[in-house]
Amino acid sequence: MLRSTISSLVPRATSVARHMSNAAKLTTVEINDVTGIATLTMNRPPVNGLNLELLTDLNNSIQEIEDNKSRGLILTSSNPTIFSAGLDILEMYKPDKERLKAFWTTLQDVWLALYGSAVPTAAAINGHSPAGGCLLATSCEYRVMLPKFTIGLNETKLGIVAPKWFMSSFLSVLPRRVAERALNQGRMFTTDEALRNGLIDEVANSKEEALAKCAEFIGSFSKVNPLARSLTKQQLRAAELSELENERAQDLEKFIFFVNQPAVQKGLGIYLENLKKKSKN
Ligand SMILES: CCCC/C=C\CC(=O)SCCNC(=O)CCNC(=O)[C@H](O)C(C)(C)COP(=O)(O)OP(=O)(O)OC[C@H]1O[C@@H](n2cnc3c(N)ncnc32)[C@H](O)[C@@H]1OP(=O)(O)O
Repeated sequence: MLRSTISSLVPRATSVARHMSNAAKLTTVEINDVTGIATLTMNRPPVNGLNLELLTDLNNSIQEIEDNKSRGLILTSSNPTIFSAGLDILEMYKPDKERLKAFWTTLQDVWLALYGSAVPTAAAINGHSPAGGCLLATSCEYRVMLPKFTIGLNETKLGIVAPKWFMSSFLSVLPRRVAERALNQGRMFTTDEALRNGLIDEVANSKEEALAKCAEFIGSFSKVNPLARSLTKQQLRAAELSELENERAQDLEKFIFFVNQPAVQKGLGIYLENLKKKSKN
């Protein structure tokens, strides 16, 4: 009985999907008319780098999904090999002061909205997912990833430090010992390693399969009272959420101070240079 309820929630090729957002934006929201589940797709070529505009669209799309009382939210990417390359380093390298403020504030908004979302959330990780990409994935309640990609918080490799709330998301998924070592090492996990360590919940062989598995996870709540479920989730996540809510201004100040340090700017410059060299080869 449960299985048939769940499978009826899995998107089918024949189901009708309503597009809630238009293609001019960097995200699209598609609601499956059969399941009521919203698929939120990031679409900022070439690598879904999280810049101010993509973060703004993500924030608005999450809000739209909450307001429309969707049954759940699946986060994914339109890029076949990259979920998200994390924060757009160009936002932090030689930054404009006002834009940098808006950028970080919007990232805080996105995390608060996604980690604290009232609806069940899942990530269909259909490509590489470093740093900010990993933050988005670990803010969701369930993760399904395609083979042969990588995921992790690699900030120390860039000479930067992941803020406390990045670590909170990571720690909500991984055992403390594994998280501590991975954060210090800036470790990127392969799909297999991520599965073995619990950083992801399942592996799927195609994006369609990943979306179906995410929908199945969301469908597993069909017999649970939605208010009781969302209040339970929010209570479990309340400490991390209020920590950032109460320290938003200090967090922003710390970020701006840190990013503007000459040594950090130098490190980001070298990292960008190396990325560009690599992409030319
Ligand atoms: C106090 C501060 C706290 C901040 C906390 C968070 C940190 C972050 O999120 S920082 C971002 C960390 N991200 C990374 O380290 C990922 C870097 N990118 C990659 O490893 C690869 O690009 C990736 C595996 C995602 C994809 O590989 P490819 O498919 O081979 O693509 P290319 O490497 O050729 O990249 C194409 C193009 O995109 C540019 N690029 C890639 N990532 C970023 C990025 N994060 N920000 C800005 N630009 C990025 C790359 O330089 C290439 O540009 P062009 O040479 O101009 O084509």
